[in-house]
Formats: sequence, C-alpha cells, structure tokens
Amino acid sequence: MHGATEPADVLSRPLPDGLPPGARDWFARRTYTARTWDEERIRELKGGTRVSVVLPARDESATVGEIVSAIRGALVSGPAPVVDEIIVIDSHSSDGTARIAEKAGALVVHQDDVRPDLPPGRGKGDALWKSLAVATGDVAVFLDADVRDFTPRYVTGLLGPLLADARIAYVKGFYERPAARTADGPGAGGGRVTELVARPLLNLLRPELAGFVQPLAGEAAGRTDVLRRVPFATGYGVEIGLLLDLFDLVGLDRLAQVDLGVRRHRHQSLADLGAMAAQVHSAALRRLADGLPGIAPDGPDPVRHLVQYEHEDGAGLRARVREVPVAERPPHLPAAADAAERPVR
Ligand SMILES: O=c1ccn([C@@H]2O[C@H](COP(=O)(O)OP(=O)(O)O)[C@@H](O)[C@H]2O)c(=O)[nH]1
Ligand SMILES: O=C(O)[C@@H](COP(=O)(O)O)O[C@H]1O[C@H](CO)[C@@H](O)[C@H](O)[C@H]1O
Repeated sequence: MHGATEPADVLSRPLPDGLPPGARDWFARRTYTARTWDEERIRELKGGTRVSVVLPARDESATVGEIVSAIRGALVSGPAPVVDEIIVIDSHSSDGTARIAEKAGALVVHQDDVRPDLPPGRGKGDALWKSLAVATGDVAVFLDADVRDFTPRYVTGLLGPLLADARIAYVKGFYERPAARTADGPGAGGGRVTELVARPLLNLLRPELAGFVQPLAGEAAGRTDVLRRVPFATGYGVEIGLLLDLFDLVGLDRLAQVDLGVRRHRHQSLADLGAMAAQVHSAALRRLADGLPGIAPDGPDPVRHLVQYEHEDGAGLRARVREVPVAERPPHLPAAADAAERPVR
C-alpha cells in the first residue's frame, strides 16, 4: 500500500530510457493511483476543504442522472460528506438533461445564465469557465457527463493527491480507454485526438509534459484559486489550454496525475473529432507558437473554418465548411502576487 503521497507503480515495466528531460522524474514522483485513497481516507484528509464537483453537460440525458446519483449516494450523503456540491452546467441541451440532473440532486445552471453581462458563450470550455463563477469549493472536480459505468472512485482518486499534498495544484485522471469497434484490441483505440494531435504536439513543443498519460482527460481536479488565474479556451481546446497554462503558472512539480482504471464514454464521429482537433491545435499553438499567422484571436468571437470532405453514397464527393469557434475566456482573477513562484524557463 502506497503512502498518501508516495507515487504508485502503475507501469507494467520500468519507464523507457530517453524520455524528455524532466518528464521521467515527474512521472515517477507525481503519478498516483486512485486505489491509494478510499472514501474513509479522503474524509480524514478533507478537513475543512470544500469540494465542488462540476459536470459540463450537453445532451447527456442517458448518463448524467446515474452519475449524479452515484456521487450523491456515495460521497454527499452521511454525516461527513466528501463532496459539498454537485454542479451541472447545462450546455444548451435539448434532451431533458437539466431536468434529469436536477431530479438526481444536482444544482443545475444554464450556461447562458452565468455572467449574462458577457457575450453568450458556447462549448465545453465556456461551460467549465462559468462553473468557476458558481462553484463555492476550494477544490473543483471536473467530470465528463457522458461516461458509462461511472464510479465515485473517479472523484476520490482525483481528490487524493490534492488533499494529501498541499503543494499539488492540479490533478489529471488517466485510464485505459477501450473504444467501441476498434482493431487495436481491448484497452486501446480510445482517445483519437489525444493520440493523433495532443500527444505529438506536447512531445514536440512542450516535452516536459510528455509524462501525462491522458493530457486531454476531461476528469481533472484543481484548487479553484489557481484555476481562476488562467484563461479557458471555450471549446474542446480547454484541456490542453489548462495543462499548458497551469504548467507555466505553477510549474510541473505542482501538477499530478492519477490512475482511475478504465473509462468508457460516448464516441464522436471522426468528422466531429476533426473540429475538436482544430480547437486543440488552436489552443495549443496560441500558447506554444504565439505569432503564428492565423492563430492570434481576431474579434470577440473568433471562428476558424474547417473544410471537410465526404463521399456521399451514389452522389460522389461532397465538401462542407464547418465553423470552429476558437474564443477564450480570460482568467477570473489577476495573476497571483506569488507569480514570482513561476519557474524560470
Ligand atoms: O459544447 C459542449 C460540448 C461538450 N460538453 C460536455 O463536455 C463533456 C465532454 O464532451 P464530449 O463527450 O463531447 O467529448 P469527448 O469525450 O467525445 O471528447 C461532456 O460531458 C459533454 O456533455 C459541454 O458541456 N458543452
Ligand atoms: O481524448 C480524445 O481524443 C477525445 C476523444 O476521445 P475518443 O477518441 O472519442 O475516445 O476525448 C477527450 O478530448 C476532449 C478534448 O480535450 C475532452 O474534452 C474530453 O473530455 C476527452 O474525452
């Protein structure tokens, strides 16, 4: 049994030689497993820390109710709750997500009802940014609402490193990601944008972050006073944007990752992931290749155009242009006075 902040042996064999500088030591020092912290241990570590669980949800009626109920049943009920509030940001759903989440016991807030003084936003990142204007916790746990066979261990696993080590500011989950119908076999195939876009980009342009097993994981937890000091890409670029900005703000040693086991979720089409990939590229390149033509924002709601092609049965080749929003929300708070802590790079 590992100690509260002792790294876990999650690899089936030692790390390979030749990992980018810093990534190897970081992996060994800051990789944990959810098994280290059961609910009882989390309750002991929690003390007076308030915990907000946040689920951005767009048309998740099939799964959101079960997820909220599972969290409430295991981590909210009882004399010493682990979770103090469950917030579902209804992200323009049209399938009854809000009603189902509310019935399951979540506080449901519509994305456009938060900061109505600002131009309306769209996308997952906008929903997460707005959650920080609603959440009252010292720690926010971000969870996707499309996960099948959800377990409350995702929450306790993400909280473990944060509650066990005050130095840790942000924790990302990782897991096996078996995708439906893939030739790669069990435990593989999921995370197409991760494997084809995010991981190559990080290894090329920010190799210190090569130790993150799932850099785009939607399951993550962070201290809200830190999360409020970085911008949020409003679409699917939010995860890679947060990882890069938090790395710059607090440094690698204050980031961690935790093995959550296995994750199954609804898979989008390849064309939809093409738009997602465009947003991941936009958020990453704005941070890593500033000044690249076409990357800097232009106007309050910048959009890029993605031309995609498909063969229509019997009708030949069809081209379509998809609008890809690449807007960002600014930090809720100015950079902390302790910004001097930022690592010299
Ligand atoms: O505009 C959006 C797009 C996505 N989501 C939510 O963000 C999470 C991850 O999105 P999705 O499942 O589409 O991404 P994937 O897991 O396929 O990468 C899910 O809970 C979605 O409901 C959202 O709140 N608003
Ligand atoms: O990891 C990925 O490649 C994408 C798509 O996953 P799949 O190919 O559908 O398993 O999913 C992640 O990326 C999104 C963008 O960062 C996140 O918002 C999702 O939470 C995450 O599941």
